[in-house]
Amino acid sequence: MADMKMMNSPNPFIKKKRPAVVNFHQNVSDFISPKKQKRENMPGLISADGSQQKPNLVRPGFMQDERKKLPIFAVRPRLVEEIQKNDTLIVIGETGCGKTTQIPQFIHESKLGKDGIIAITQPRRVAAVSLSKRVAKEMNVPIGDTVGYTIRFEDVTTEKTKLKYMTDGMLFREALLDELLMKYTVIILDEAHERSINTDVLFGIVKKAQRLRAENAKSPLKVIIMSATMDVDHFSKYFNNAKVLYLEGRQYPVTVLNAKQPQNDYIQSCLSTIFQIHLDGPPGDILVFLTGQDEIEGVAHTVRLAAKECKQTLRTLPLYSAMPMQMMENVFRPTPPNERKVILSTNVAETSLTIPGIKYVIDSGHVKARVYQPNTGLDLLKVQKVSQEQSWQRTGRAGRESAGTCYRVFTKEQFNELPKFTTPEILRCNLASVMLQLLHLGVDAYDFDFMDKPSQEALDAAVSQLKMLGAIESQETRKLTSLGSKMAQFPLDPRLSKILISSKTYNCTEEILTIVALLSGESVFLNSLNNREEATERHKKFFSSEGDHITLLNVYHAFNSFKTQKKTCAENYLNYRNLVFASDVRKQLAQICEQNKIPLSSCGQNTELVRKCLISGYFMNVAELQREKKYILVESKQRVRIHPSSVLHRTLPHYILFSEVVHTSQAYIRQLSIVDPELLNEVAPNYFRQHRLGTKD
Ligand SMILES: Nc1ncnc2c1ncn2[C@@H]1O[C@H](COP(=O)(O)OP(=O)(O)OP(=O)(O)O)[C@@H](O)[C@H]1O
Repeated sequence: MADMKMMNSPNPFIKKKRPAVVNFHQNVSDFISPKKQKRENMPGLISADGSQQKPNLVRPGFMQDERKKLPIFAVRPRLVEEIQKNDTLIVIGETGCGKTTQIPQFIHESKLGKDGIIAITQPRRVAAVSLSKRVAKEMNVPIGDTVGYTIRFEDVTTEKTKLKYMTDGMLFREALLDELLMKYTVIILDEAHERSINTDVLFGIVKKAQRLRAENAKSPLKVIIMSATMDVDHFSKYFNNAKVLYLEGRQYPVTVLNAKQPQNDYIQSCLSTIFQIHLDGPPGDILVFLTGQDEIEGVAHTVRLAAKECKQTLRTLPLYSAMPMQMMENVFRPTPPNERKVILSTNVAETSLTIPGIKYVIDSGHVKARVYQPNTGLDLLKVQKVSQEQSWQRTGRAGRESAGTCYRVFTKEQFNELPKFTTPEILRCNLASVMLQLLHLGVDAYDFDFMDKPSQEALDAAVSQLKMLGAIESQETRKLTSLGSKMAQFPLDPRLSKILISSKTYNCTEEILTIVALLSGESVFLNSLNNREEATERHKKFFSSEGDHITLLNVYHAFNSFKTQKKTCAENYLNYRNLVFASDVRKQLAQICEQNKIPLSSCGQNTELVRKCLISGYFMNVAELQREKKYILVESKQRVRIHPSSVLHRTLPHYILFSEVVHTSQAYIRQLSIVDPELLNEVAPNYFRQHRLGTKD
């Protein structure tokens, strides 16, 4: 039975309830396997063995019975009472205890938020969508009716919607239109520990809205901050010493197993653990946490090859944020009887999600995180070790429908050495985008009430970037120009919105829409280690000597001409999913262009205009660049050379670096930056070796 305590907890997490941690060897034969057990009947709608009823055949009351089994249900009256009494509440409770699905329903059922909408924010789209669908099922209403969701480029809500699951980015954008967020009576900031830039900014926005609305005394706003692993004292202090509710208890236990010795290669360790479970473990699906799309595709390839040798089918499903939503939903499908699925995921599945059937979690202990380099102005994606809270969140993806096991491919000692909390994104990323949005809201980031204030250096760098893009009048006044106000309309990096707006002048909006949409996702080229040569050969027909952007255009045009898109993409080593994602994004961006009176004109074959537009989109003022002497321009990963833009070529003695070139072939334009060549060896030593690029022309 769950027990609820109210306290200003000195402990950041709910330690008392952590499962015992057992050591395991990484060698295949040397596991301490979880106790053999018969697969339990899954309480959810869909079980991993597919043997249960389909959602539309659920017997009446089934979901309500399931709800009542959740630990949180036992403390419902007390929770409702506390929500009623307190305008701000911090709720910390075990993963899977029912915070995200139940608390909004409790509020709705008790008519606490009846005069408006209850918003529940999530750091990621996939969570917002899957949670809203789950809650709609529990309430037995169609999605979009009483329960809906809003994510970037997709709004599934109606006037009837009372429970709205949304990404924090979307609530932030709504605040741009109404800083008091009047349509909401309750705002639940879920997974607050994630501390994404948007979440941190929302903390300040919501806190201010609450204060202003309290002054009116007419329409108070309730704010609930939730997580399983947050630094409660820090949060409580920021939210004016808000009361902390401490929920104990989880529905099913999770056994945590650590590697006995440090592992040299976490990918190898994950692979051997997958097959150890598959060959010897009781039924149940596996969720593996890896770092990025390339790594996942590589591991998926290896797993598929090795799985051919196994008697029982092992379905391999990748999961990463750049996948189109429909494809992400594949991971939620029940696994056919006598099969097992393994989901290879980035940290997109780390919080919030319940993936039906998951009994085993494998934590590689690594994550790819954005890290800002103040000396270069770059955000780099770096593989690094997770924090303890991330690791506990990963553990919490098991034990949601039945008892589970989490394999950590690192030792207990290594775990203890991990930082307890993740550094908030706001302290490690480029702030230009958030600063632009705040200015649009009439707020100067220098005066903003951040929970953890970014450094002066990082704020100054953002201002200087916005000035360079022409979004603000001067670095001193930081007043938005009309261009800046327009840029803030687009849910894009400011550099990309600038390019889109500039495309009107060059009559190439159709082409730029395609390029920007493709740059908003992950690479459209498939390049796994095993087929690199063949893939490169197939890709040649798309390459343009005019650069990667035109190459991308060629790919997109070809994609649209394919009769059987999925099959032809596979034949050409193109990533079908990423192309579908890009075409969705493109449609949404086209709508925003139309709303902003940017006609959808095309320059046809005149790609020179596209290139000019891209360059002008980055720099208002070439003189700005000329003042700098040591810049490097790298055109693409495929061809390392000075960008052919005549303006830049002639005026600049050196180069400019498109920073993310080191990561993906076409993502560089997202992160255009100017870099001292000497820093390049630090940023991309392998890249240099590979291309024999000197530090000077
Ligand atoms: N899509 C789903 N399919 C099956 N069961 C689900 C689903 N979503 C939720 N559940 C059930 O409801 C429980 C509570 O989920 P919920 O997301 O509310 O927990 P939570 O406390 O918010 O967890 P977390 O801190 O991990 O976000 C899960 O443990 C699981 O048993």
